[in-house]
Amino acid sequence: MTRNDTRNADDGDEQRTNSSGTAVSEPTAGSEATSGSLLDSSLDVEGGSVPAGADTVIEARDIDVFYDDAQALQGVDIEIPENGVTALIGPSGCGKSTFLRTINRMNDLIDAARVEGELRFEGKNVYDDDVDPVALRRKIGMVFQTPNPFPKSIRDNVAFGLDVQEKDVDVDETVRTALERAALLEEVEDQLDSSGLDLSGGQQQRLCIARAIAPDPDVILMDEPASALDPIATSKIEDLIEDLAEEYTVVIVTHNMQQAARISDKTAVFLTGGELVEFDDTDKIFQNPEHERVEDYITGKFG
Ligand SMILES: Nc1ncnc2c1ncn2[C@@H]1O[C@H](COP(=O)(O)OP(=O)(O)OP(=O)(O)O)[C@@H](O)[C@H]1O
Repeated sequence: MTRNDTRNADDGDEQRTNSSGTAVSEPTAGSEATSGSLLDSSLDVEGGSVPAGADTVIEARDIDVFYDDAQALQGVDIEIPENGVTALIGPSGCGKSTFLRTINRMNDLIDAARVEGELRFEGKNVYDDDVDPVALRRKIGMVFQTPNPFPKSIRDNVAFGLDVQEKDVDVDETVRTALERAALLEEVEDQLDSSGLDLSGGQQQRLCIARAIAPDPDVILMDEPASALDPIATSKIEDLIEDLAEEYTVVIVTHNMQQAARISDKTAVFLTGGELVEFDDTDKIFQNPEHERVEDYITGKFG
């Protein structure tokens, strides 16, 4: 079964992408979402949730994505299991980031983007009219390529998503727990009031991971989270991802095939044209893929 839905905090936080597709977060006043529910509470609907298939937390059915008239993804079908790490790999421009953003409706924030098909999260199509994208993004957090802490204290960065939630949440305790889960608490516990911008790049990325996990999501999406980091910081992030995957479902886009092979349990290979060509256990993909095009990509013949 999926993780308990009742523990999610209301971050009241709408994320927007800038022109390069990098997300920034802005507070959104007055979200109607009920904590722990994907449903837009302004719509009077009954249930609407279909039970998820065993152990499948995210299921895409025939997903097409267009940017204006250009098709970026074609007929993507995938069932991502609960917990563990699922890596999305493939050559540049094949639609990995587009697919990641489809999962928590970040593509909604790109005017040119249009999504067709169904994306089920815990059995519910997240594109149904009664789903509140803000509530969805609380349950499906996201970490981006470039660490993007706010110009605020470390504490306020992590607590940012908790500002408008119910009063009985102990913010300090939640911040400490999130920092601990993000393997950062030990390094910053004496400087929680210092600016998040004063941390190193690797620490900033772990701060962003702490911010993403503070509302206690079920899924964490990561778009090349270590590509801007040096090897030591990268190694810490990889260790952290493996730890997080014991408790969360982690879906990671990476250009780095060694990284995918090291840390993921499942690997999805997207190829040019926005097709998901093969999805299987990571060992199988790297040792004995079914498709010749995947083997060519893995062995470096193209891409
Ligand atoms: N905001 C956007 N507006 C218009 N087209 C876009 C946008 N974002 C992506 N695209 C296009 O969609 C296609 C897929 O891009 P996407 O970034 O998803 O691929 P990717 O596999 O993640 O690439 P990379 O590995 O280089 O990051 C590309 O042709 C890209 O130019």
